[in-house]
Amino acid sequence: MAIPSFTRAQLAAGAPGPETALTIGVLDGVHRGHQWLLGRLRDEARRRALSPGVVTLHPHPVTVLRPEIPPSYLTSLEDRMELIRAAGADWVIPLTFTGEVSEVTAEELAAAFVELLRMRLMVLGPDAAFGRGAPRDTVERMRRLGAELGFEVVQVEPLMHDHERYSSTAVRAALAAGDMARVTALLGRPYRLSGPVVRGFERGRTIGFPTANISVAADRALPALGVYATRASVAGHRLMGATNIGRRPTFDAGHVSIETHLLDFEGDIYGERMDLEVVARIRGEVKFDSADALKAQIAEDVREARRLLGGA
Ligand SMILES: Cc1cc2nc3c(=O)[nH]c(=O)nc-3n(C[C@H](O)[C@H](O)[C@H](O)COP(=O)(O)O)c2cc1C
Ligand SMILES: Nc1ncnc2c1ncn2[C@@H]1O[C@H](COP(=O)(O)OP(=O)(O)OP(=O)(O)O)[C@@H](O)[C@H]1O
Repeated sequence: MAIPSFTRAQLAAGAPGPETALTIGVLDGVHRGHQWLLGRLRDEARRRALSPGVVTLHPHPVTVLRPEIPPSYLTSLEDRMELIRAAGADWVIPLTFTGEVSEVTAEELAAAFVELLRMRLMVLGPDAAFGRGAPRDTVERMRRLGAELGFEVVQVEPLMHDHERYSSTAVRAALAAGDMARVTALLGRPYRLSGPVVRGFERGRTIGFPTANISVAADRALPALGVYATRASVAGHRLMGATNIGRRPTFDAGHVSIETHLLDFEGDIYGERMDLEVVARIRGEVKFDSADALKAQIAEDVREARRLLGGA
């Protein structure tokens, strides 16, 4: 299968100019394992006076090859690209992954990197596998092709956490368990959710705890439903929050919303972008018998959030 013309166009448009060192992968979450790989990429590139960069696949190949699996990203593509740069890449090219692209072999892709990106070094992770069928022997195949086309291959050893490899899968499992300390340890930063502040049903105000609801892309992975201590950045403020990620079973048990009572804050922030860091889980969501019982519990949640966030 020849490389689709839109793929060639994306590579050509993103080519940095100088000779390059690169890695290819999804790198969803840009967790500490990815950060380690990208740090090595930067160091190996510098040693050879090459420009370090990443070709990152989007959407996730799994969602294209198995459409019955709903996408669940740890980072938006925009955040992923920013984090990849922060971890050591000078350039990032998002490569649109389609059924057609899935048919392109690893050799064809690498040859296109040599031709269009002037690749001289490919840095690969411990289980790197890409191209048609993601073959297990991808690294050996790249070494063979590299000898022919004139690029080196460096494979990095895995970065481990408690006898387990750092992985996007491990982050997703910790999120699903609401284990935010583990999520933070695996990512090397707190889990972030961002979006514009949108109007809810405005019941919060009537029970004495107004909430800022954010609208988050439907393909983002969410922590287990429940109540969390959070830090919010919005309209130039950095605030503590008590956030409910849930369906409000006390009232309507509707769609999942992400609503935050901001501590020590009053003001109109509708339409502003809010960034939330989900720091620690407080409890699961409960169906209360009355609005008063819910109100008393939220007051308790706010005290607990303040304590967990170190705010007294
Ligand atoms: C810290 C916090 C904890 C909450 N816990 C629950 C809960 O356990 N059960 C529930 O039904 N709703 C819970 N809620 C959601 C409230 O029901 C919600 O804020 C209220 O319905 C207002 O929503 P609205 O502004 O969309 O009308 C919680 C909200 C906050 C801020
Ligand atoms: N702990 C790690 N140490 C070093 N490199 C890693 C680590 N985890 C992933 N990589 C490398 O990062 C590249 C991108 O991998 P990928 O995005 O599939 O990450 P992953 O976290 O292993 O994902 P998943 O859990 O979904 O398999 C691959 O080359 C992979 O080998």
